[in-house]
Amino acid sequence: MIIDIQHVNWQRETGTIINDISWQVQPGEHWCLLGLNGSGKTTLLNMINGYIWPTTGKVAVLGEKYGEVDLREHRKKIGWVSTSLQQRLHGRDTAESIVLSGKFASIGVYNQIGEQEREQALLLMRQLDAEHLTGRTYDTLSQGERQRILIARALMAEPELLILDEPCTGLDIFARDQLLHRVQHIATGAQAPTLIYVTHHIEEIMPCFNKTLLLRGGEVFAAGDTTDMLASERLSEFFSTAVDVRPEPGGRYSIRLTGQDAQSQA
Ligand SMILES: Nc1ncnc2c1ncn2[C@@H]1O[C@H](COP(=O)(O)OP(=O)(O)OP(=O)(O)O)[C@@H](O)[C@H]1O
Repeated sequence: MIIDIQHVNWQRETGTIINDISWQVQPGEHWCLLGLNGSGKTTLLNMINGYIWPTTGKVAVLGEKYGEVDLREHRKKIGWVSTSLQQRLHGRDTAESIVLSGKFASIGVYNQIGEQEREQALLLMRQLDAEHLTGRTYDTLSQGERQRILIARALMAEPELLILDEPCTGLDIFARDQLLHRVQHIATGAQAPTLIYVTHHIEEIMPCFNKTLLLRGGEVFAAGDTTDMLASERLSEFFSTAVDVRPEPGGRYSIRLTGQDAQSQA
């Protein structure tokens, strides 16, 4: 099993942040994690990466039980692309050196970078439409270009699990679409890692995400096949407001508010 979370709780002085979450991810599945602000998505990802520990319950990722595994080694098998990662990078580094640095996480020694790794980095940049960014410093890249570089960086370590945490934040509709098609390409390629895609936006759910977890108030509202999870009736209940979800050509979805909120905004 890729992820096996059993009856996990996370208690803070302010209250219960994660309440009895169980979630299993099997090989061959790609999951979308959907939830509004404050629903517990980041907290759950922090648990999957072993940065926070559940108050009760069990977490196992890629077959390793947390509490029994060396997390620093284990994390090398997990790629995590998030906005907090962006803030930790050096703006003066070139695009290709940032991609290459993804390998350090995996081998830990700078001078083991050789021609093979450089070729691998360039190949990944090509796959992410970012080859032309070679030589450019990170701080001169657009948000869409940065995201593609960060995904290439994560893939450099050949992770078994790749978590994309709201990768389309700040992208215009064209850059967003381009990135989403790259994600679809990664998910359907040979030896693809298992993907977890975190978002608030139904329109971003690509056809590769065959499973969806709906998270609300620190609890699993529902989990299962994406087609079932995105039914209008279920999502209306999830958002506590009437929505109309429609399948669009290309296996994607659109959503429209039809309830009270829509009327009050009119
Ligand atoms: N260390 C902490 N101590 C107390 N409360 C916390 C802590 N970390 C998170 N929370 C609270 O837990 C809830 C869930 O937070 P989390 O960041 O997991 O949500 P999220 O779904 O990722 O939200 P967003 O979409 O806004 O990023 C929030 O109400 C947050 O304020």
